[in-house]
Amino acid sequence: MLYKKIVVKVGSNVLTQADGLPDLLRMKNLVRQIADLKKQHIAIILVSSGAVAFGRSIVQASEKNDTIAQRQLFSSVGQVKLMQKYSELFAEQGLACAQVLVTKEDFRDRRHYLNMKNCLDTLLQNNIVPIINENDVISITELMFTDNDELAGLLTSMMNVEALFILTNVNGIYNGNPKDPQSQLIPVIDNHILDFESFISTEKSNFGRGGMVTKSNIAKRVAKLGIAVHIVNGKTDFILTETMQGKSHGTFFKPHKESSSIKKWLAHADGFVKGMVYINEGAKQALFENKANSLLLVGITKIEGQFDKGDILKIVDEKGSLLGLGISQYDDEKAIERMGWKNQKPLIHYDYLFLY
Ligand SMILES: Nc1ncnc2c1ncn2[C@@H]1O[C@H](COP(=O)(O)OP(=O)(O)O)[C@@H](O)[C@H]1O
Ligand SMILES: N[C@@H](CCC(=O)OP(=O)(O)O)C(=O)O
Repeated sequence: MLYKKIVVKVGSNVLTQADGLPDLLRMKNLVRQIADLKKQHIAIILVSSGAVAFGRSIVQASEKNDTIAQRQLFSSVGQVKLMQKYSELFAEQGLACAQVLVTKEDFRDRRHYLNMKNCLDTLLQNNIVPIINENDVISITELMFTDNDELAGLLTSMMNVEALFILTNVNGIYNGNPKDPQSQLIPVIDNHILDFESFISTEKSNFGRGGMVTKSNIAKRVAKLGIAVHIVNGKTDFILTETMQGKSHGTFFKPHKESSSIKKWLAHADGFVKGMVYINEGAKQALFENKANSLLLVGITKIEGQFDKGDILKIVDEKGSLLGLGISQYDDEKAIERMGWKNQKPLIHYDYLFLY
């Protein structure tokens, strides 16, 4: 087996048929694959979408309900059905599963984050399959994840797994529209393939939320932290077990050098930024050299926002392009006062810096 500990994310479209009804045979095959891997002592965390799609197959929303209310209605009804099915299917395999519903807020501070990590570790230690979904009922507008691919990326970084499997309804990332017969699958993405994003359109499938754009952004970020990512077709029987056995399927994002757990957390902390620092060209070059450089006050040209020591800052270049995130060693007043000064403690120490 390629890995000992993995996160598997299943998209809504994998679990539903073209007519929108739950695809129970697909779920059965997925659960069977997870059970087979568990028998071989692989730790698995499942991130499953499908609540809204399942809910839609059970109830109809009143015309009075706006989009948010409809999502709340469908997800709250559908989540029960989704979990009922998972629970039955895992029981047939002699396994128990657990429901963990999370919101973006649960990843906000490091203590909260560690509490969630401990809960998932406990489930894994007890041989239970954690099934995670966003708590759609209370996650609204800016509190929402872009989609479950973002949530899966966060959990992947948090749980020290070796790989993330994104199961979707296409074979992987194509160098064009996947429906176009001329398009070809990109089997491997590493440092040398930089422009693959130009192929990705914002098109998504019937029930998908973020499409391939979030999948590839998340995959890139996760691979940068030293974790492998496989985007494969979840509609194909035994795709997970076969890929785990080393068979080549889908698009594989080659992992870079492994990062520390604090950097893994920072990589996904963009929702919790308190301030923004603009850096000059020299500082940008220093950060992106292959050395472990901290961000010094001498290279900073502008600071925005109110923040305390320990808060997360967004680092941008002079044009405002996002470069990374880091934890500040100063509050905003001190940082502004010493901006441009030499021989000071760094604004962001390398150990608390994540560059995109
Ligand atoms: N270059 C590309 N290669 C593959 N799929 C793409 C590409 N560009 C856009 N897509 C779209 O992304 C969709 C998968 O994302 P999404 O609909 O969110 O699925 P899921 O429900 O699995 O999260 C595909 O069905 C396809 O329509
Ligand atoms: N929490 C939602 C998932 C929405 C979502 O991200 O869907 P998808 O793009 O299919 O993974 C649900 O369960 O319906």
